[in-house]
Amino acid sequence: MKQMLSLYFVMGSVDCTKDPLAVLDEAIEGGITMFQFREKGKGALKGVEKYRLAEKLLERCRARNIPFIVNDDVELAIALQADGVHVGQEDEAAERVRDRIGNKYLGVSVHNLTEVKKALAAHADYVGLGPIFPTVSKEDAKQACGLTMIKHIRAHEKHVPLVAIGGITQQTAKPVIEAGADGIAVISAICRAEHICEQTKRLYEIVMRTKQKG
Ligand SMILES: C=C1C=NC(C(F)(F)F)=NC1=N
Ligand SMILES: [Mg+2]
Repeated sequence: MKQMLSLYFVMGSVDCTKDPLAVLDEAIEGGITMFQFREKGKGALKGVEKYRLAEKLLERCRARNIPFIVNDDVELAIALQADGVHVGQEDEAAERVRDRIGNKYLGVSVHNLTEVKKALAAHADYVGLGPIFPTVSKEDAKQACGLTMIKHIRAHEKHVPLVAIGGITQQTAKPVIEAGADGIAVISAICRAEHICEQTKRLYEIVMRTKQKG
């Protein structure tokens, strides 16, 4: 699980300035280790259109053995036979989701140590901690919690697979891993890059080198 979390690309059509399939292809080329389909916000696709896009993105991931996670929409994840689901504190309770998805991956969004413990009690496979820095990708994001929260949680839960999210860029990836995250989850850092494949490679290199240093 910790390996998979290294470079976790989160994306929906709303985040892309060009064809989401092309964006994903380049990101996969650049070395992402996990993908989350997060179709949310103003202008997000719904129903059949959402399903069709998810199917195509899933195919891309399957072809390259990249785990495909669906954000929020448990029905969609089950219908697609996705590799897992990611839910927030305000989504369906993680215990319920775990019952419905069996041993697929279950990720839970957390903002503090209490929520980490709750997620572990619900048998989550990993937690997404954030926003670490102010984010442009989520309208209702909470206050940024900074590197301190990563250190605090890691000090109390040494082994929990933890990916950090929220405003993480090439400049801040290293300190985030050094603070104790097993990986970084990014939206804009990849979606808004001029050259998506090169930018993804850069992020991958930074994360993997920093993780090796231990
Ligand atoms: C709100 C979120 C928090 N964390 C994550 C991830 F980093 F991928 F685990 N994804 C989300 N959609
Ligand atoms: Mg959610």
